[in-house]
Amino acid sequence: MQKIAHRHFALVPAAGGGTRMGRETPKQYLNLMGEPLLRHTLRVLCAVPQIERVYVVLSVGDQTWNGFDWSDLGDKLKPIYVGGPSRADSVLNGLRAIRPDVRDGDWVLVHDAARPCLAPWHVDALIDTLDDDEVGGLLAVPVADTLKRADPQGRAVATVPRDSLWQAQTPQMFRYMMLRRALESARDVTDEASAIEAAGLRPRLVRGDPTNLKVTYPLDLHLAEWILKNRES
Ligand SMILES: Nc1ccn([C@@H]2O[C@H](COP(=O)(O)OP(=O)(O)OP(=O)(O)O)[C@@H](O)[C@H]2O)c(=O)n1
Ligand SMILES: C[C@](O)(CO)[C@H](O)COP(=O)(O)O
Repeated sequence: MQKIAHRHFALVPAAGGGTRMGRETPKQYLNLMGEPLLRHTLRVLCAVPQIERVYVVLSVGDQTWNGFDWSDLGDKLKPIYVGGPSRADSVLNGLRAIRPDVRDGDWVLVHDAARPCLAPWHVDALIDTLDDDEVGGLLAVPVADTLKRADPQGRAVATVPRDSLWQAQTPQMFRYMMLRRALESARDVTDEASAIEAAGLRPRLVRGDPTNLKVTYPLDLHLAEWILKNRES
């Protein structure tokens, strides 16, 4: 029997307000080594040969995107102005918007705009591991520290076993329709894998590394710069 080739698409939620950064400019547009943080993220995704198109989910009223020239990233890049109030809303709105281009079984790699240190080898590991997987999965890193549960006074009440705990990263790679249905049923989630889990499936954890950090707080921007400057390509 002939195997159906499933294509790969990237969907990049970039419609957040960046409140924890405490800056007026949303973090996707903050300066990182002379260019908007988002450009680092998109450059890597656009250069992955298997990825056919990179959709960037922007806020409905985004007026910043058009102020930059993105043409050097090639014609895979497509902004869509459908961001929602939460990350999950932005992703789901994005999935709905790209429907005309994408088939049910195609892979969608959802990647935070705010993870600018994504490296080509992270994406390769994810795609290579998951391409024949029934469910899909995500990059993640095993928890390295001892974990404490706190009481409201900030005192440790218990040590939580960390043996099987992982920190979720992105990209998270799932088939288009499976992901869309899962998000439509479980809207209050912080990542795609949670929605898939809520649907009773078990996403594969693909080991990444901590350099694929999410820029959340001001210090993270400095860490991201250090990582990019010191990375051997
Ligand atoms: N309504 C939202 C919220 C978040 N995101 C995106 O989801 C990613 C991860 O979210 P997070 O780090 O929480 O970003 P912000 O929501 O911007 O930050 P904060 O929670 O501090 O406001 C980011 O690329 C962000 O732009 C989005 O597209 N739409
Ligand atoms: C999806 C995510 O990057 C996994 O770590 C993360 O959950 C998104 O950030 P948020 O702060 O939870 O919105």
